[in-house]
Amino acid sequence: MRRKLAAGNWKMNGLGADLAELDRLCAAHPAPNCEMLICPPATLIHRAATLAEGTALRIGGQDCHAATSGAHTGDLSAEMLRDAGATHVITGHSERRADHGETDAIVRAKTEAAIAAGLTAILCLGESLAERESGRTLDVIRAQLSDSLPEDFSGETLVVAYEPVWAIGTGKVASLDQIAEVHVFLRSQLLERLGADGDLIRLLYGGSVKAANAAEIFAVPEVDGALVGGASLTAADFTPIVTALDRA
Ligand SMILES: O=C[C@H](O)COP(=O)(O)O
Repeated sequence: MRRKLAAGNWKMNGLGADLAELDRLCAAHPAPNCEMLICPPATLIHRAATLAEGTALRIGGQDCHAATSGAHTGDLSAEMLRDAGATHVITGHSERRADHGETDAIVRAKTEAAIAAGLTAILCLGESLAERESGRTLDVIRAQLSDSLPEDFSGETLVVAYEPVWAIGTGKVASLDQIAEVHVFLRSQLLERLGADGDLIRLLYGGSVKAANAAEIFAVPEVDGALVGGASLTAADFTPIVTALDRA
């Protein structure tokens, strides 16, 4: 049985005062059925993790370096994130692939580093609008998955998030059929690679998820939760999404 996951990605948003949102979130969900995660900017991870101690909320990073330490100015290792209190880290988000030229090989190395450090990696993939419009969605997903998956992983150490690039922060949500097609395809690819254990990997949808569409997305086959950007910034917006997942 896969435990559902409501993950929020604050991206480059959030100052110390915004940690009050996490207090509100913890108060609203003292014992959710699903796993509840917020990935704040790195500057807030330690304070967020301290605040979340003893609650159901988990704290994650938004990226990590592939190396454990060294001369990489401005970067953070997976071990550092764990030391700061993170339990998860996002790897391969399309904004990092676009803004920082992260290739599948880099994403794979980062994902391996995350798992080696004891974090659960949330590996993101998804097609661009041009790729979808030219009918290449499943080919792109197949290639991203096989090229960015680490050598060893399990349902404990890896989550896969499908985020069509054209649906991120745009208000355009993939249709339920489009979400179903890719999630069912991802599941089949994981089963092919891992045998029955492929059924243990959680699959998230991400891209303009909000309170108004969460329940219908969570009813789609193989959707085990969501990776939420904008609607995770306040407890008022994220709470109904967590509630919808608890009810799914
Ligand atoms: O990591 C989250 C995704 O990029 C989705 O962002 P969004 O919910 O603001 O579209």
